[in-house]
Amino acid sequence: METADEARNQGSSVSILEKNPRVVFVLGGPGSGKGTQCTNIAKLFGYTHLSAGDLLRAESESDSENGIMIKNVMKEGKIVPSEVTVKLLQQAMWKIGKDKFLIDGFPRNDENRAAFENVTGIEPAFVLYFDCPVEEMERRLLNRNQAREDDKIETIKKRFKVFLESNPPVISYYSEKGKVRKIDAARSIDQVFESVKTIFEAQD
Ligand SMILES: Nc1ncnc2c1ncn2[C@@H]1O[C@H](COP(=O)(O)OP(=O)(O)O)[C@@H](O)[C@H]1O
Ligand SMILES: Nc1ccn([C@@H]2O[C@H](COP(=O)(O)OP(=O)(O)O)[C@@H](O)[C@H]2O)c(=O)n1
Repeated sequence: METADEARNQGSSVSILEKNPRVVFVLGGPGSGKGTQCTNIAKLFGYTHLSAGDLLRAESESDSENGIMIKNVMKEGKIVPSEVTVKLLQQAMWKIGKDKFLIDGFPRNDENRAAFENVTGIEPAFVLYFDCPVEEMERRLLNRNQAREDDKIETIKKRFKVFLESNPPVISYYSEKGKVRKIDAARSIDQVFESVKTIFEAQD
């Protein structure tokens, strides 16, 4: 995987990263409402929404050499190796060429976080963290109706376990930097968005 310096030396494809785009990471457990809120934030505040999970699902459906590996990891509710996910995010940022990104569902663990920083050289402006009890997230996922293979109860349980183990180090890291904006995500979509708006209005 290329570092920011190697990529810079290779010229044009990296131009978006030379502009140092503004990045907001959007975190929270499976079903906490990240995707739902990102759609609204993107519309109101002019961000481009990049979902790490959507990029991985698209890659798993392609003929890519990593397709089968990604499918198997997702089916187990585990985390895909960072080099794969960071490359997909970086490529998407280059291709889209905008300067404000919401990165949804990433970094999922400390390895994700360090890899993104090393490869892109980008620090997030802040981290939005949707805090929601597991029972509520489970109810939402079981009703999501997107025919996702990982929204079955066995995989949902595995995803919660991975989330509860892997997310705290990421939150601690950014808390120490004063970058975490925690939101009570157990409320209605509109109530959560009111809190989200207050944060973006103060930060933008
Ligand atoms: N605040 C909320 N209250 C009730 N249901 C919600 C809320 N936010 C999202 N949902 C629903 O819960 C499910 C999971 O939301 P989603 O945005 O896909 O979560 P995530 O991206 O964090 O996995 C979806 O069916 C969505 O419509
Ligand atoms: N940074 C990421 C994000 C998602 N994923 C994988 O993609 C799955 C779905 O993630 P998602 O963000 O689309 O959905 P939720 O689990 O948040 O509902 C995760 O359970 C992981 O298997 C990953 O490996 N690494």
